[in-house]
Amino acid sequence: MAKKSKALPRVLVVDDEVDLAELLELTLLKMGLDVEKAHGVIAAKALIDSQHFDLCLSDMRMPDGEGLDLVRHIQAKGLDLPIAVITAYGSTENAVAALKAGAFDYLAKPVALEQLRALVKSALKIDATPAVKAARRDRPLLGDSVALQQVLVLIEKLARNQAPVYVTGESGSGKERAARAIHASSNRAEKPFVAVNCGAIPENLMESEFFGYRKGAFTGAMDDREGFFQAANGGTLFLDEVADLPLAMQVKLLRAIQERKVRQVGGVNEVDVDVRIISATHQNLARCVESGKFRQDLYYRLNVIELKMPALREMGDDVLTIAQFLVEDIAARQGMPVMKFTAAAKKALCRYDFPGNVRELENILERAVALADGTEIDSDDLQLQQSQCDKAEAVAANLGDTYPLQDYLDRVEKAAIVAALDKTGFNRTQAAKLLGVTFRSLRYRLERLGIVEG
Ligand SMILES: Nc1ncnc2c1ncn2[C@@H]1O[C@H](COP(=O)(O)OP(=O)(O)OP(=O)(O)O)[C@@H](O)[C@H]1O
Repeated sequence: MAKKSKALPRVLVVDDEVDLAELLELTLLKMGLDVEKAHGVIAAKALIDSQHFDLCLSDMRMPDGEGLDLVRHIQAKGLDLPIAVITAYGSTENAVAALKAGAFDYLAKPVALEQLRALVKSALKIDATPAVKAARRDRPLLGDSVALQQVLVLIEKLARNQAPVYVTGESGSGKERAARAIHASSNRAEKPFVAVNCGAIPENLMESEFFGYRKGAFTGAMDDREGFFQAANGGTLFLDEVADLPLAMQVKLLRAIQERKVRQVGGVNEVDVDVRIISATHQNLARCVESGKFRQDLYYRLNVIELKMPALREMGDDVLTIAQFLVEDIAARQGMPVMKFTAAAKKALCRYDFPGNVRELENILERAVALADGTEIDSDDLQLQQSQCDKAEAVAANLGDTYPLQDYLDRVEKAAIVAALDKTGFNRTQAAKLLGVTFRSLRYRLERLGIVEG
């Protein structure tokens, strides 16, 4: 793994379980630390003997030895290197043996990331130093939730191969950001990342935009021009809103992907192109295939591996973590002190649905910073639209218990009818209109619910 800045604390992760080692690595990288991995005791000893580390995290049982050997090795050499071991669930005796041998702490499997972070912070005596914060900011996607962790693990894996990736998720959930992250971690990183919004190109220009054209190919083609494929050669072509491609263009795209060749409009020869395709859409592409709007063969070509971006509302407390980073960014850009959130603002953020996901959060915070008085952002500054879920809760709260269901529904119905009657001065014809029911139906309901003119 490439070394980051020398100023960052270095952690050695020793684990033969590749998935766990990766999860630990990602968590530590997210904390802004520099990470080295060893997949066994022998390799770990060699690294410890030849390089400087500030912390070692080691699994207990590995094919070529025990984590305990490493603890003893470090003690025997008198190194100033704190080591913690990771023990199998329920094996307390192992943990005790490691602590006796000199380990400063242990973690039991399955590893709880919150616990891991606390352990690392206390071992390294760090709590978000400026270097750590800067490194965090550089991370491709912010968030500590399990959903986002899984995305980060998959991104790292996808970066190591060349397969087409199909990124799904709601609008503003970070699909393009994830695509850029795959590219940036891949061996294509030095080559271009070309993002194309397939929905924004007029149909008659599509072919020339994608494949380029030769001088004189059509009126206005004054010079030879490359298309997206040639521009992305050696790198990654990101096809955003791929469901918006017209069928005729889908055929041409499929051919270019299969043959790895393109021909410029007006050109004679085909040229080789080497691009990795990442596509995305917020639509349901499988359904587009069913309805005949999208070619099945292209769908299979693009959808080799799916990366699903979680919606912000599925990311738990991440909304607060991301919000905090965003206000810090805004403050840095505007050269002003960082604003804090009041408790009410935090609560409002956690309860809101965010149909527009992180993009919406960015907009909300830009506005809130501009509106807020003093140094705090309050819930009013956020100007959140009350969500459907909140509205139902508000009705329920005003009307007491929500069960038995029939009682609850009767109370809701009664409240709506009384409100309509109030509004119309008890004119039942107008109230029925307002409620969208017939006069007869309203009369029946008034009787059933025992509503009489008060
Ligand atoms: N986890 C995240 N951490 C930090 N920023 C994020 C995260 N997810 C999304 N963003 C930011 O939110 C904005 C929208 O992200 P992006 O453009 O990648 O979304 P998208 O899913 O491609 O949207 P669309 O479907 O509308 O094209 C960007 O400014 C991006 O940097």
